[in-house]
Amino acid sequence: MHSKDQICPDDYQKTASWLQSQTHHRPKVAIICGSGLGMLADDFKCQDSFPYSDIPGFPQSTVQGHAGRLVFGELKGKTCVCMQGRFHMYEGHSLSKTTFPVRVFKLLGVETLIVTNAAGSLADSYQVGDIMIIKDHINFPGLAGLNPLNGPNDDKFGPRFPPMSGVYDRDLRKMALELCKRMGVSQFVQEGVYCMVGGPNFETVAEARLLHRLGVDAVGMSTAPEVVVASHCGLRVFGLSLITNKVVKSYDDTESVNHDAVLEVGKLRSQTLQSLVTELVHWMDINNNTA
Ligand SMILES: O=P(O)(O)O[C@@H]1C[C@H](O)[C@@H](CO)O1
Ligand code: HPA
Repeated sequence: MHSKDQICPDDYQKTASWLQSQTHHRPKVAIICGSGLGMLADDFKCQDSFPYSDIPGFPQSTVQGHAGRLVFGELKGKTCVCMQGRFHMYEGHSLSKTTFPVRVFKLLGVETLIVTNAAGSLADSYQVGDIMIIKDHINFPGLAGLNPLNGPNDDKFGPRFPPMSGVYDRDLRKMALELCKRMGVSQFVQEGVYCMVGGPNFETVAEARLLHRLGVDAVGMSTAPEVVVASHCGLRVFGLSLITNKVVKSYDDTESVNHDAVLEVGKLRSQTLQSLVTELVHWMDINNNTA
C-alpha cells in the first residue's frame, strides 16, 4: 500500500499494460493538450478513448477546459495518443503524478512527445492568438528544487543528471516553421522561451516585469515538468504555446486576465493548431523520423 501520490516503479508498467490490453493502437507520438486545446484529438481516426477515471494509476483532471480523457487513434496514418487534459502542480498533484503519463507513454513505445499549452505573452511583439514554437524553457519550480526527477533515480528511464540543453528538438522546430510558411500562417507564428511558474494565480506586475527582464517570451503553469521527464527518458520533444493574453506589465493597465478568456482564444486558433500538429506528425511519418 502507498499513498495516492507516491509512485512505485511498477506503477508505470501496470498502467501501460492495462492500456495495451484495452486498445490495439501502439502509438509512436503522444500529444498533451493545454487549456482549451483538447480538440487536437478531434481528427484522430479509429479512436479508442478512456476517461482518466477508468485508467488504473492515472490522476484526475480538475481544471475547466481539460476534459480528462486519453484518446488513441490515427492521424494521417500515424498512430498517436492524446491527453485531453493535463495535470498541474497547483491542482495539488505531486510532480511525479503530473508527469506520470509521460513515462507510461515511454513504456507504450512512444518516441516523440508534443506538448501544448495556453500562455500569457511578455514579449512586446507578440499578439493574442499568436502561436509560439517553444525554443527553450525556464523551469522556475525546477530551479527552486521542485523537480519531477527528485528522489531515487530510476535508471531504467534515464540518467541521474540528464542534460537539458537542446531539449526542444531543433529539426522539429525548423520543420514546424517551414510548415507554417506553407500553411500561410507565419504572420502569427513566433519562436520563443516559455517559463513555467507554479500558479494558480496569474502574475503580479512586478513578477511580470521580472520575467520580461529575464528574457521570457511567454509564461504558463505547466509543460516544463513533462518535458523534463520526457527528455530524461529519451523522448524527442516539440512544444507549442498559444498566446491567450498579454501579461499585464504596467500599473496603468486596468485589464486583467481570467481563465475563461484563455479558453476563448483556444477556439480562435483551434483549426490552425490542429493542422500544424497534423502536418508535423505526417512529416515525421513520411521521413520515418519519429525518434
Ligand atoms: O495546461 P495549460 O498550461 O495550457 O493551462 C494554462 C495555465 C493554467 O492552467 C491555465 C490558466 O488559464 O491555463
Ligand atoms: N500567466 C500564467 N499562465 C497562463 C497565462 C498567464 O498570463 N495565460 C495562460 N496561462
